[in-house]
Amino acid sequence: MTFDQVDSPVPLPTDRPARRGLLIVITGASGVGKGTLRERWLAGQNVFYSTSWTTRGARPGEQEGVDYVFVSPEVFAEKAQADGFLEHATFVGHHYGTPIEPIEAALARGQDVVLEIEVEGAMQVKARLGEEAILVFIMPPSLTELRRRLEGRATETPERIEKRLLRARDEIMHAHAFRYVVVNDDLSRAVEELLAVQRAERAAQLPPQAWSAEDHAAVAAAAQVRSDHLSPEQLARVVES
Ligand SMILES: Nc1nc2c(ncn2[C@@H]2O[C@H](COP(=O)(O)OP(=O)(O)O)[C@@H](O)[C@H]2O)c(=O)[nH]1
Ligand SMILES: Nc1ncnc2c1ncn2[C@@H]1O[C@H](COP(=O)(O)OP(=O)(O)O)[C@@H](O)[C@H]1O
Repeated sequence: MTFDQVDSPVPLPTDRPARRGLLIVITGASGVGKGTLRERWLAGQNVFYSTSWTTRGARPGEQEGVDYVFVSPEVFAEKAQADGFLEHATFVGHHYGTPIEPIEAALARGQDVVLEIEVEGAMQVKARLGEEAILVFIMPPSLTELRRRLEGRATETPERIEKRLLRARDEIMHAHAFRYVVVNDDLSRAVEELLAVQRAERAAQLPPQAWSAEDHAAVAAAAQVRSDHLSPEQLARVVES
């Protein structure tokens, strides 16, 4: 049997990325270690870290346009009214919001996106994007340890620390609304768990028969930090400790 010479197959569109990026939302009490974890977790990765807008003042060492875009309440309100945020919320007297355009552009080019936002904003993202939003709650080993970290970081007045600890107590009880819960006690282990969650969620975009051995290992490790592994009693123990 001879085969007619076929024209070269139609080239695949090269501008379409192989996959849509993951949208990973990291949430956790103020001072729990989100920033510290994120820096280690994303080191060396080409992940789009969303820079939020906020009306709070910059802390010493924070860079405009890197840590936050620092704006006035009026400018913030204009952006919100123009539906320019994927989500926005008020946290201890200041406004915080995630600009939507950079997120969509990064996802469309296949880049994973990480948001670091509080619980209300995470719930808005979940409501707006459904299962596409991968929500990860970072838990402190105890509120005592959380207080120690907040005091140790020395970025807040004692009054603001108390307000943030009160808010933390309430936020921790929402942990079951998240897909994953990572306890940030041992920093290296928590980073490994975040890497496993990211790899497992990327593997989930493919059929299991396409998974590598590392993918299978990541899926098994990520299953261990799913929020349905956490009992209400375990949550209460963190809040009361
Ligand atoms: N909803 C929402 N929360 C944000 C955003 N950016 C930061 N946050 C959260 O606002 C809270 C206060 O942030 P910040 O003032 O930097 O305090 P920190 O968490 O103690 O470093 C934290 O829980 C942040 O995760 C945002 O764009 N949207
Ligand atoms: N696993 C950990 N063990 C002990 N201290 C930690 C750990 N992770 C973070 N920290 C410390 O806790 C403080 C708050 O961390 P940070 O990343 O600023 O928290 P967040 O971004 O959640 O507000 C910092 O001083 C940081 O060095």
